Formats: sequence, structure tokens, C-alpha cells
Amino acid sequence: MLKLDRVSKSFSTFQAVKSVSLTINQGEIHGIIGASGAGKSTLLRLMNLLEVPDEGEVEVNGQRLTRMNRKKLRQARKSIGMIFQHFNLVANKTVYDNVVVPLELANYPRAERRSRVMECLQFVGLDSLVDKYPSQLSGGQKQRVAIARALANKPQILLCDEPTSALDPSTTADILTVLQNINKSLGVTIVIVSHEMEVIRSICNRVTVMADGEIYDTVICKPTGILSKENSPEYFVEQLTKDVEIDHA
Ligand SMILES: Nc1ncnc2c1ncn2[C@@H]1O[C@H](COP(=O)(O)OP(=O)(O)OP(=O)(O)O)[C@@H](O)[C@H]1O
Repeated sequence: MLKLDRVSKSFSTFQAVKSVSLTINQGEIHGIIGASGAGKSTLLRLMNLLEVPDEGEVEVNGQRLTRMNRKKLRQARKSIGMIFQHFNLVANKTVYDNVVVPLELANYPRAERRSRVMECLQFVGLDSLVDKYPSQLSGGQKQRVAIARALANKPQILLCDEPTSALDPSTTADILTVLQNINKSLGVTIVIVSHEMEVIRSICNRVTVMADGEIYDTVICKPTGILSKENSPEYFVEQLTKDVEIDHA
């Protein structure tokens, strides 16, 4: 459903992605992992043309994004949502106003916007925080708002760039559960870039390993499942003191 055909991207003289071909299958959770600088984020950003390839083609549902004019590309991009490590919420807009933005840009019927925003916020469990500002939310709540915003236009594909890298282990597990629900109950195909092996192994069916701007390998995986993480103070003290003789301060 999403196909990269020999895409390359350079930043001045540095080639970040080198003639990569990759197909993302409908309904899968596809992980992309590799060392820092391997080109993971650039590859992800090429999938919705946030980065325009120097060479090669990007195709979604048989339509070449790389051949579209601006208007058609804007239309096609509605089927591809994206979330980021640092959430990218607008600080001076409320939760509601952040989530409604893509609906405004897409000329979604005015009368139906509120119910669609609330539907998306309910899906991520945040409808009670609709009037808060980003600064009043935790990291996990901010990522949920970003997910609600990405879902607003009912995308078929959700691109996730290090979605849990700014979060603690317990919140990471919560966000991964939300992403898995989006895949299972809404049928959204997910591509997730992460440098955290545990994150990738927990939910991905197929994983691409990148090195030096190229695909090193793509492997089929059996997701290990999301381990719920303890975050009680007792657990932290237990972990800190379990193998060593330590005095409490
Ligand atoms: N806008 C840009 N301008 C210049 N160089 C860039 C730009 N974006 C990425 N690069 C360079 O391209 C290379 C690949 O970057 P990319 O962010 O895709 O790697 P990554 O595998 O996602 O790494 P990380 O895990 O550290 O984010 C890096 O060397 C980076 O410095």
C-alpha cells in the first residue's frame, strides 16, 4: 500500500538515504530500527514527502506522491497521519484547537468538527482535558493529543517518529497500547521509527534494520507484547537496591 522505489535523499553533500526500496503492507505494524544517523527518520519523512526525494518514487495505494501537484498531494496526505518524538503541539492552542487544525485544513464540514474532535479524544482517553493547554499536560498526555490530531482525518497510515523516546517506561507502554489499538480496531497501518529494541519488538510484525542510509535487512517478527511497567516508588527503590548492599539516605 505504501511503496518506496529507489528513493535517495542528500543534505548538501551527505547522502542520508541511498536508493532504498521498501513496501509497507496494509495492516502491518512496521518497525524501522538502526544506529543514530542511519537514516531512519529521513526514510520515514520520505514516506509522506515531508522530505522530497532527490531520486526515486513514493507510491501510496497505487498513486505516485512524487508526481502530484501541491493540491493533489495535500489531498493524498490526508490518508497519512504522523506523530513525533516531541509531540509538535501548538503551545498557545487548547487540546481542542490542536486537534481541530487538520479538520480545518481539510475543509471538514464545520458542523461535524466538534463531534469528530471529541471522538478522537475519546479514543485516546483524553476527552476530559479538551480545554487544557499543552503546558498543563504530561508527556504521555501530549503524545495522546498528537495521536488524536493525527487520527482526525481518518488516515490509513500512521507514521511514528520515535513516539516514545521522550517518555518514561510506564507511559511508553501506555502509548504503545494506544498505537496497537489504532492498528487493531481502526485497521490503520503503522510505521514506527525507534532506536529502542524493546519498543520495536513489542508491537511490530515486520522490522527494517537500517545502516548508513541503506536497508541492512527486513525481518518478519512475532510481537512480544507490551509489558506493563511498574512505576510505583516501591518498585523504583526495589530496583535500585536489589543486587547491591545500599544504605537508604
Ligand atoms: N535537515 C537536515 N539537514 C542536514 N542533515 C540532515 C538533515 N536531516 C538529517 N540529516 C543528517 O542525515 C543523517 C540521517 O539522519 P536521520 O535523522 O534520518 O537519522 P536517524 O537514523 O533517524 O538518527 P537518530 O536516531 O539520531 O535520529 C544524519 O547524519 C543527519 O545529521
